[in-house]
Amino acid sequence: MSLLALNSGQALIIACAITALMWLGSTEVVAGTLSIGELVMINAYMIQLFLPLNFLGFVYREIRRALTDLENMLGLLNKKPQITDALNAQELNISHGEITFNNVSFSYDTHRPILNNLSFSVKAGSKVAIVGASGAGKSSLARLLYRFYDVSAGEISIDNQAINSVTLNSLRKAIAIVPQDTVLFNTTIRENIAYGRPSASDAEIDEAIAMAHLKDFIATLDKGDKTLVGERGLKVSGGEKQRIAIARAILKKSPILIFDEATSALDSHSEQAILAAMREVAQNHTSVVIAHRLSTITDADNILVFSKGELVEQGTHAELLIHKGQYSQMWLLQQQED
Ligand SMILES: Nc1ncnc2c1ncn2[C@@H]1O[C@H](COP(=O)(O)OP(=O)(O)OP(=O)(O)O)[C@@H](O)[C@H]1O
Repeated sequence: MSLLALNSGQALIIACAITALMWLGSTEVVAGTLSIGELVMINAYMIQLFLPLNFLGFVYREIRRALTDLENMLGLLNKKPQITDALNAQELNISHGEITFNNVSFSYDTHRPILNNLSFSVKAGSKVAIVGASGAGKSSLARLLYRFYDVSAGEISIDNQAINSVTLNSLRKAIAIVPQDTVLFNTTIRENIAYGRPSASDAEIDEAIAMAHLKDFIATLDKGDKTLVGERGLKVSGGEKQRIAIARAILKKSPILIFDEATSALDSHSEQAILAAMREVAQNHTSVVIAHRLSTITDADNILVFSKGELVEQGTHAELLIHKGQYSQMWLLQQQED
């Protein structure tokens, strides 16, 4: 048996054996067959042997833990993604950036439909807002567009190319998302932003930082943009995290932008500044803005109102107010709250 294979139970057995030996040794001293010096020597040898053995127990535990982590990691790496490229998938060729949903239905599990027979299009270069009650299926739309999931029926296309017939890589390159829950890596603010486009130059990263109104915040930090954000960004506030995500999306320079509640954690002042930046970035881009606060999307070219997975109204802010449907009710409620 290798010494490395010792566990804490075996170490205890060895400790008991040493104690028993010491007891035997002391009886030998009493009997006069062993000198006190020899007993002390045996004791010193035992301690020298026992201390490293004790350490081996710690090493053994660490090795076992590392092996378990390794096993989990390899298991994850071996997992086959359900969403993959079609056999003859082509690169997505973006000419204008027009998005079309054609009779799209979707459910995460078969018992509960999330989106029902949706048809609409987002014109190239326009800003479309998606609004509706919580759970209406707004974020699910963005997930479908990015192909985190495939539709259950119907088709989504960009510039007349069905998204499930193009490569995932080219599709995801064409879309930048500012998600509801931004995932930050436990590294610096700058590296987290650069993740949007690792090949970006320093000047481009600085420009994205300025556009996302992160400069003032970064100036307050001792290490500036080299400050570590902590595991999943726990050392930055929700609003700061959103601005990092916006900078990341700006840097990606994709023709299609999706903002999923991108300013929900910001105070009104920062929100106005970011909205102005978003408007600037969105120029000449197709942008889809998912929002709860209707005051942030009144300038949208088209507003899609969702309810229980269905598109119930669409139009500009002014048109929807005249229509006096769900949108105008939500608008009145939010105005009263404000
Ligand atoms: N991964 C998932 N697995 C199963 N059900 C899900 C999953 N993600 C979302 N759902 C369900 O799908 C429905 C629509 O969720 P979605 O996130 O699209 O709503 P939403 O309109 O964006 O809501 P909110 O405004 O609160 O973000 C919800 O009822 C939700 O519980």
